[in-house]
Amino acid sequence: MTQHIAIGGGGYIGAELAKSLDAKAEVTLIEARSHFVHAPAMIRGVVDPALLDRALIPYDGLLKRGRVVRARAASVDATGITLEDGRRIAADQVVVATGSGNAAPFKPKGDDIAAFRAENARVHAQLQAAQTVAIVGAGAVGTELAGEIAHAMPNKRITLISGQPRLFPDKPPAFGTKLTKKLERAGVRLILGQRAEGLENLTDPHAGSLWLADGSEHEFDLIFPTLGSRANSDLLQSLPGVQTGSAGRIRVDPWLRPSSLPNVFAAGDVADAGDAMTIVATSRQLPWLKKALLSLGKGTPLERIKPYAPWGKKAPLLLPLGPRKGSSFLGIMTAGDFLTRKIKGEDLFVKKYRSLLGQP
Ligand SMILES: Cc1cc2nc3c(=O)[nH]c(=O)nc-3n(C[C@H](O)[C@H](O)[C@H](O)COP(=O)(O)OP(=O)(O)OC[C@H]3O[C@@H](n4cnc5c(N)ncnc54)[C@H](O)[C@@H]3O)c2cc1C
Repeated sequence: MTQHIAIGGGGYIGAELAKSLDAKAEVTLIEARSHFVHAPAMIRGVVDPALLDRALIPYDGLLKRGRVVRARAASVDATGITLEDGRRIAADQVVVATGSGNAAPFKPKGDDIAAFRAENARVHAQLQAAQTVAIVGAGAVGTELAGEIAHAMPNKRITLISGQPRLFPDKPPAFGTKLTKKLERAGVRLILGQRAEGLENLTDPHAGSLWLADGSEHEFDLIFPTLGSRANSDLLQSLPGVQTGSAGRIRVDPWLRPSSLPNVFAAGDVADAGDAMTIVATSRQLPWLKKALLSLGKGTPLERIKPYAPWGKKAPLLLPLGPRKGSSFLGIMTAGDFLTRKIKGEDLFVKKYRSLLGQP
């Protein structure tokens, strides 16, 4: 009997899982957008909008046997997924991989890719016209954005502001220290250990003033809020026993199940499986999920399958500051410009994801 697997959401975990199961099961991937959004390239896309031509990737070449249904999933139960238009996708196992949203122009606000491109063009024009730029939040997105702008537009006065006393406090100190020095050398001013107040909103770049804890007021032509992702967890909220954790993520059991339904799984950013909200995390969840789903298809009870083990502190972090410089934490060591450039900075994995989606 053919095993039918329905996956809601075709981001990093959903698209790659669908492809990896395509030859072995009957897979239906439900995805609301026409194009895969390769998020890491959207940071450089702010200074180089042409990059979006390659980093927004159509879904039509992803699967050979299975199908990608362009629709919004409305609800999930033990026998499949119901779409917003009322259609029903029946399945033996369901995986919810609806991911997360972030500020414009890093991830689309809705499903319309043309609107996302228009938003990117608008922010690019604002950036070109700006002399003073603030980036509020120095996680990976904010720090990379500072590096990209400093590289491509060296005449801007860039300020990177974070409430944390140093960059990446959860990584070995050398990692943050090296990034700080590289950014300062590129002319970026870092204000660390002070929260910025006065953001008009958390989702759109805008002009305005910020107030720091020391009482000082700073005016900027353009302020980018880069304060992190928020999970798209609506699809899971009505399942029995669901618990919501931080950033709207849904807690999962050691077999990546978000509820008491034994055959409904959640993975990627929407699931709080003990990993950070990263593609790096989905790369670890993917082989586990593939194995677990195929074992279930052969009749193995899930409890006999080894539980999922998250990355923990060893999760790598590759942090380019433009196409040439950067630093990386590779689990046991840190690496500098050369490796960061070769692994990520030059191409930002665009070729990898185009190839995954069957595009030249
Ligand atoms: C600017 C930026 C840069 C980043 N760079 C890196 C990086 O370099 N390295 C790294 O490890 N991480 C990076 N991340 C984090 C990374 O993008 C996320 O961890 C990743 O996107 C999570 O993948 P996902 O598959 O869980 O969800 P997503 O990629 O968010 O995909 C979810 C998909 O589900 C679809 N969807 C949602 N709801 C529905 C529904 N109801 N019905 C149908 N479809 C639906 C969406 O349209 C979307 O395509 C970055 C994040 C941002 C914002």
